[in-house]
Amino acid sequence: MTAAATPAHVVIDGFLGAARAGELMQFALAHESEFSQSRFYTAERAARIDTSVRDSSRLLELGPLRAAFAVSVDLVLAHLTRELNVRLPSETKKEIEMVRYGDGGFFKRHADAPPRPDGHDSVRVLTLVYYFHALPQRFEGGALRLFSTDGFADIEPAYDRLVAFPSAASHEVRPTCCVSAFADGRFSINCWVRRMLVA
Ligand SMILES: O=C(O)CCC(=O)C(=O)O
Ligand SMILES: [Fe+2]
Repeated sequence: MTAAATPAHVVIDGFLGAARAGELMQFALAHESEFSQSRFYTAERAARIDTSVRDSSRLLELGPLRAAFAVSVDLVLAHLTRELNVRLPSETKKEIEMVRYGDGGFFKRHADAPPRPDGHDSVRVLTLVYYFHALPQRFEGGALRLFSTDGFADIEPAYDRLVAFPSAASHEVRPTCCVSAFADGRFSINCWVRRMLVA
């Protein structure tokens, strides 16, 4: 493996701006007790918690911030699909969650989209990850590593940064180190744009 090859991805810095990044952070802090251990899906699409594969926590209920985030995504979606050479039908669904990686948090190499239809009515096509955290930053590591056939690229989880890549692409979250306080973690919003399957 070399770091020379760059898998397809798009980075947008300053995606929401400091005011909205701060709002997300406030929301995370106000809902700390509602975060629960993240799951991941096995090849059989069983939702599983296994902290040797993925160690992070998630918040599914984002109140009004969910719709606001979806609107911001819609503003850049055409740009992202063009840059990534991904085709989306007019009807799509968005799956959105907030995630926190604490000290030692990581997510081992995986792809977000299953290689074949799996009984769901839609499939993940595009993965978008938006990064934010408390200021000043008190965690280290936590890079997103995107793999291609002959290498990888590491994307830093920089403040107010959006990264987008095809959901079928192989990737991982490198280990995060931070002091133990909840507020000191690596925070993100995951947004998957899903394509409906025709019955
Ligand atoms: O947080 C990231 O950088 C990526 C997260 C991820 O791969 C996932 O939740 O499926
Ligand atoms: Fe992922």
